[in-house]
Amino acid sequence: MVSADPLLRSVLFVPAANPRALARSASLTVDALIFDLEDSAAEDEKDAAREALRTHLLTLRGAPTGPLRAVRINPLDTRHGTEDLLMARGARVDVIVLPKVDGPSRLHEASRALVETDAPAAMRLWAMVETARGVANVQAIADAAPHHALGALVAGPNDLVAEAGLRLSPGRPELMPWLGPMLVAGRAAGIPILDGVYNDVADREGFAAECRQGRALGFAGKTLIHPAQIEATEAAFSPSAEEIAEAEAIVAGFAEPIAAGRGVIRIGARMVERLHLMRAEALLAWARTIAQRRGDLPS
Ligand SMILES: CC(C)(COP(=O)(O)OP(=O)(O)OC[C@H]1O[C@@H](n2cnc3c(N)ncnc32)[C@H](O)[C@@H]1OP(=O)(O)O)[C@@H](O)C(=O)NCCC(=O)NCCSC(=O)C[C@H](O)C(=O)O
Ligand SMILES: [Mg+2]
Repeated sequence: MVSADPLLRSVLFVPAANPRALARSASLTVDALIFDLEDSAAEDEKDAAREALRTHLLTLRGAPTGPLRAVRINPLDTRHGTEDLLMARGARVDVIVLPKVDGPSRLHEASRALVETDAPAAMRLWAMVETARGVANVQAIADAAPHHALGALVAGPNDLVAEAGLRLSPGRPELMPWLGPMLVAGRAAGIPILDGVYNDVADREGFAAECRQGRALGFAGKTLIHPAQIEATEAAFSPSAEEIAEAEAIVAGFAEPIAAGRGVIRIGARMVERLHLMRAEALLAWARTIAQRRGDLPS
């Protein structure tokens, strides 16, 4: 049976400087939480946000299940970066998210700091690609394999739009040249790529359309800024009943005695190759993981 990658459909940024959001995050059903110490905390709030997050993470410690826990730290060349990293490492979070990664040296630097502090080898780094230089170097970033392996690339459209001077129109075509290199580099390196945030929390339709577009482009999931965005994200980044039925038909087609040893078969009017079989098996494994998460199937 094909095994599925961990679910990263819905990945919510939680501003650590906001005590209510921090408290609220503990009751949310979401695939991953990124506790943010970077852009959502003003300079004067950063020390207090780090301490509040330290306390919050300690209360969560030992909880056997729940969302993946990540902390977005400040850049390591700022006054706060190393303190943030040490706090996240001490709280044994699953992932440290590095903002504004503009080349592989940023990953090596963070990985070295984790090794020096004996961080668990399972701790992962995620790299935010949100600068022009980061986009230009994204294949080298994705291929960098430091001790604490790169677990995902995360798009940062707000910084990209600002740096590139883009004026986005519906469907964000202006952003595609910036997202394309990340998608290619992530796939080539076998790393999931997470789509960027959608800033208008009241625009449900526009948000749902961007989620569908993100999935069609090959993102594994989407980063979010508000709990109201979780449901639509999970709907868009989960296989539909139609996709599951189609995958089951492909698996059944190749299981027929007549298909034994054949590379290609016909199902209805369509040619189906073994590469489609592999894709169908992966989709069914993914659907099973989602059903287990919902409690519809035993794990
Ligand atoms: C966008 C917000 C500022 C809106 O805040 P607010 O108006 O207070 O929201 P609501 O009143 O609708 O909130 C309802 C309840 O939900 C809780 N809440 C809201 N947002 C979150 C959250 N992100 N995580 C957890 N809980 C949340 C509220 O506390 C309310 O609950 P209660 O208090 O019990 O009533 C706000 O949503 C927000 O700050 N969002 C996150 C902002 C953030 O983290 N930004 C940084 C990451 S995005 C980024 O940097 C992208 C990237 O780097 C790039 O360049 O693109
Ligand atoms: Mg940013």
